[in-house]
Amino acid sequence: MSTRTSWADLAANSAAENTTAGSSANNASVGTTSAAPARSTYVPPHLRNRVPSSDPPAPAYSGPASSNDRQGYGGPASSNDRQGEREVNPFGDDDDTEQAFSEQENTGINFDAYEDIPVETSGENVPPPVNTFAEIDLGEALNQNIRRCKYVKPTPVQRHAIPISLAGRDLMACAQTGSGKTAAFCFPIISGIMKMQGQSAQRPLRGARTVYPLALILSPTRELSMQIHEEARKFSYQTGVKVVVAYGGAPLNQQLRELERGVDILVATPGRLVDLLERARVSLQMVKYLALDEADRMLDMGFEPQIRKIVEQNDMPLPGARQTMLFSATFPKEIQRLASDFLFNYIFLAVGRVGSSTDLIVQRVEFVHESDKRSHLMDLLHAQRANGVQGKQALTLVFVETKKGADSLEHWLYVNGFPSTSIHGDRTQQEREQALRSFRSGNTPILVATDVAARGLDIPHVAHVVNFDLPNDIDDYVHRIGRTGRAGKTGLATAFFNEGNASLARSLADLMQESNQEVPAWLSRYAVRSSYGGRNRRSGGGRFGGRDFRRDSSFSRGSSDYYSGANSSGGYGASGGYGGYGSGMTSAWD
Ligand SMILES: Nc1ncnc2c1ncn2[C@@H]1O[C@H](COP(=O)(O)OP(=O)(O)OP(=O)(O)O)[C@@H](O)[C@H]1O
Repeated sequence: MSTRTSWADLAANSAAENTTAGSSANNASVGTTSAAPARSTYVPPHLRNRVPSSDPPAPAYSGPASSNDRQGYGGPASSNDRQGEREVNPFGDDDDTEQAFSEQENTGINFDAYEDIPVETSGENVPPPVNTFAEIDLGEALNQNIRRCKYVKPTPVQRHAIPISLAGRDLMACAQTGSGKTAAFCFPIISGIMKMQGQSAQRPLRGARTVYPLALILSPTRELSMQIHEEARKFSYQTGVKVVVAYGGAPLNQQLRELERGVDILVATPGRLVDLLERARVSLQMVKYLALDEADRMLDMGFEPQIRKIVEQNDMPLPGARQTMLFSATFPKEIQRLASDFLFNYIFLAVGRVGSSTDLIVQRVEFVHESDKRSHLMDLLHAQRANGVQGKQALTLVFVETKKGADSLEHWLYVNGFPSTSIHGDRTQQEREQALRSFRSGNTPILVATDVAARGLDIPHVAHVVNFDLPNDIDDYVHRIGRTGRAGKTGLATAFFNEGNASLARSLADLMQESNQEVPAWLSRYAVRSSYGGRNRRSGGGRFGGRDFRRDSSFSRGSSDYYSGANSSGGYGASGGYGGYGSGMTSAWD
């Protein structure tokens, strides 16, 4: 079947809609400290010598003096001695006036697209949602940053998750890709740490160089950790809250130096964090907030041992003594069950169907034999070019299964006149970062990627995601296509399907149907023939409702305290759900 014309038109429309999306990241790091701190009142390194801001000064730290100014510090913010070191403005709007960021709203967002999304919460005493940021007491400095980000109103997941977290409750939250989960977990953390400012919470003296973050945000890939760090830095600008990132593949010493300057929120990948814990450079003893982004991925077979090591076998406070937040767009029941070990009396929040894709993404599936894939891709790209959508405003992300496959397809595209780059686990970290920069900027508007780029990355102007090789797991498909159609904008996803993907047929057809997509008759026939096998069961269920695994009657732990009560604000019916889950690693993850 050929969909070239309509496909190209869709990409063109999507590109046009995407022109207002996002802002580029600013990677600058904090400058060096020049003056020595006073000994009598301990001031965290990153707050020494700060230029006074327009915000009211945070209360001075009232804890005891430290004998070693490299240890973790007690309170996050202090107004003392703020000359000299200026916090780099992550917004790049250095005239710093309210006008600079209030003039323009984040108008590209189609909030109506979210209005009728069903929402369900379960758990005890669920705090009610809010409709505006103004209704929530996040603190003036954070509110100002929200305005700088041009976030006019909270997205549905933010409306529900932020009040739940501010009430101190643990949370397992499932919401569609691109729906603003990062801010949903960052805002309560930053706001909570701001409220701790001035409390004399002395951080213990363990090793001279040990630091004691108050919050830990874990994510599965280096690039996603970098992105969360950039976002969190924007949200915490001029709040006195210091965010540091640590991930593998980058020089350890640089990250250690950054940590030594002080850290409130540590964003990390599990491997590098384990390394830092083993070197006793980080202690988790003071952690009040633990957030796992892409939580189902973090708890599947690949990462679970490392996560358990970090959360259960170090000095992190127990569930109940810390606040834990788990976020993802997909949450298989088996993973929910595992995750409950990390949570205390938590609230389950589902915005939309667990594991569903957003209606904002137009999904196409084309039957393409293995040997025809390259020429078919070429046809798509030529059509896209002919419609004038190749270029900065129409980025195309092509997913393949293996690292070798990525290299070879990238080379082939290049030879055939399509500027492209690639990202996968065999490339050096420098190459990976360079590839992403080049793609984001539109210099190479085609990025060939393995699943290392499947989750979380928020790249403006991705108009088209091509599943050159379909993944084995429907949840991976959901995350991959979620690189387009973000924050209310539309996008296009094309998948090449052949006999080799038969086991995915049913879950793919179901997913497309749920998202109001046209399911080709031939795919429906494949779907009838194939049955759900292991990994291809849908994340949480086919119909809305009943996705909190605690509501599953087959779940029994000999205790009634796992589930009590449910609130459904979406008005959808009772349980659906395919139940089981078999997790697995895809070959391309690092
Ligand atoms: N309230 C808001 N108003 C406008 N834009 C927002 C708002 N909240 C978040 N965004 C923007 O929406 C985009 C997607 O947000 P984010 O990356 O947090 O999505 P996500 O739900 O984590 O997606 P994924 O599941 O792919 O990780 C970002 O560009 C972010 O800046």
